[in-house]
Amino acid sequence: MHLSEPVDEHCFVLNRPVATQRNLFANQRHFLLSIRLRVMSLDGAVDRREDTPAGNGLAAPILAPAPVLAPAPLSALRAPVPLSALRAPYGDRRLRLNPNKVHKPDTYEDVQSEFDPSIYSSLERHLPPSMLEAPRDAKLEFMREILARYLPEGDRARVKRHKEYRQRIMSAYQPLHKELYNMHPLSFFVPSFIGAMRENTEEGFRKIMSEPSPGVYSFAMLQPSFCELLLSEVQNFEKWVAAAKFKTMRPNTMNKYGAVLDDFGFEAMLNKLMEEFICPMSRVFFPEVGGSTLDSHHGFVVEYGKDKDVKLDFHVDDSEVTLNVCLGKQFSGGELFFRGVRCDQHVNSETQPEEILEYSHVPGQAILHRGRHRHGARPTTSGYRINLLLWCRSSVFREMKKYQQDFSSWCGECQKEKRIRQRFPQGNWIYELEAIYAALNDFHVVISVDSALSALNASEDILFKAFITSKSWNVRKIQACSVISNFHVDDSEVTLNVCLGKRFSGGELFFRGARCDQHVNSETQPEESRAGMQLMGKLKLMGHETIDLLGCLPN
Ligand SMILES: O=C(O)CCC(=O)C(=O)O
Ligand SMILES: [Fe+2]
Repeated sequence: MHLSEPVDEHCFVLNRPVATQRNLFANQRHFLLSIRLRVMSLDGAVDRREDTPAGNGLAAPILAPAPVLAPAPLSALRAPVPLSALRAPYGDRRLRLNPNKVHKPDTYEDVQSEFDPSIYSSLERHLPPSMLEAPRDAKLEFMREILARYLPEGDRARVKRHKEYRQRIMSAYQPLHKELYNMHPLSFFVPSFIGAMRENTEEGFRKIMSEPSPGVYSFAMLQPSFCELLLSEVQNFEKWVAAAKFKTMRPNTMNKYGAVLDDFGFEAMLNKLMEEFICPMSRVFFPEVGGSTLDSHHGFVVEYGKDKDVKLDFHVDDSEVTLNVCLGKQFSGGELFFRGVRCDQHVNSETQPEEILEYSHVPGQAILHRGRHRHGARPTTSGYRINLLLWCRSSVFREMKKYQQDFSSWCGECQKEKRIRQRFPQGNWIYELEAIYAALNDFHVVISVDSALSALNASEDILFKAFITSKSWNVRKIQACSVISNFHVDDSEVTLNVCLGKRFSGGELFFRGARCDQHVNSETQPEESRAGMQLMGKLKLMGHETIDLLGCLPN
């Protein structure tokens, strides 16, 4: 392992091209969950309506403010109630938050729909009591109407197309190694991995793992014979694709070479892999990103080498937890590089030195990391490298994430911000500055938190200068004035200087006119002499395109 410079590139979000079958199912669970959450606020709203005698008598609920910011779900609730609903004989049209556990739902296996039939059976338990015993068709129509409101037309068509695409492959492709399509742990995995799984404790997992950087786990996983068989199956599939002139989908938005294993029969096996082998580990190591509620996956292989992809740019995965196992063959280069975990908002924030990791792939060896752990792959400089990727997702985590803003349990940048907030609780000058910056929206100010902290420790004075600059310059600097600041110019185009207290006397600023580098020591004209008082909370914005000479008198 060697350390290298932090990556300055833009960090991409790596996506699979379309919803997969399994993902379709997860999406549907996701709908159910979001519907549950919406029903929660709906129930709340209606409770309140009962408190208010002046109800409007319509079935459409009055909306209570959501407990958390959730604009999308609320607007979905505001969707007009379909006319047929108002006409329906069942007066109470509200889904129930808690399922009726004693009710035995109908089966919907024969129903042709973009939704999995089990969704209808599961949703039936949430129907209003007056509907539970209604004819199946009435319940079906009611549930269809509800579900349709949550699945945009475009998504529906896309999911349907993808289902058909898979069916076309599966009806024509003849697998070479049928034994790979069902889970056989003893022939797939190395004994140490099986032992750790049997033990199923954190201690047991750690015995077979190394953690070269926080949140990146590496361990021996696949038997060489399994890797070989899988490689030959993939090759067989690619041969069939070429012979049949079948146009296959890319594994994701960035890899052009490789294949989606879920599309040619591996879905059930990979799902077992996720549920029985990845989830036990992610429950222990990644609980804060849905590691214990993984419920869908995207499984594929990526291929690098001559005439294939060479490298993979800096990105985050569309997954909560990613398993990446090298299958072979022989190659040099292709190292993974990691640069810290980030939430959506901070995906392009700076890397801290301790977040840098370079990892060299070894066939059979797995890497397990959070999907939001920023990473990329260096060029494969000779030979061919093929890796198995399993992006594991949690629909519960994704839904919950919509209602949160602070991800300091896993985002490195949120953690950093939280540390600062704890350090400066109330009346925090950083907040004040942030408010001011927000007002000055022509400017972009980034405070280097560490230097601010050391400045605060180092000085009894609480006079800070924030150096601000336009967006493109991106200068990060904040300084503390010492007891006396000599006559000087700032290393900034525009300086914002806010007095934050505490009690003091003196400390006036003095100004002596703006100067370019060449004339910095030239004489001051009388009209250029200005003095400024330091008043707490007073904001001064000095200079505009020019620089004011300024200094600070002794206290
Ligand atoms: O090439 C690799 O090992 C990395 C692949 C990867 O990061 C991905 O497909 O998400
Ligand atoms: Fe990735």
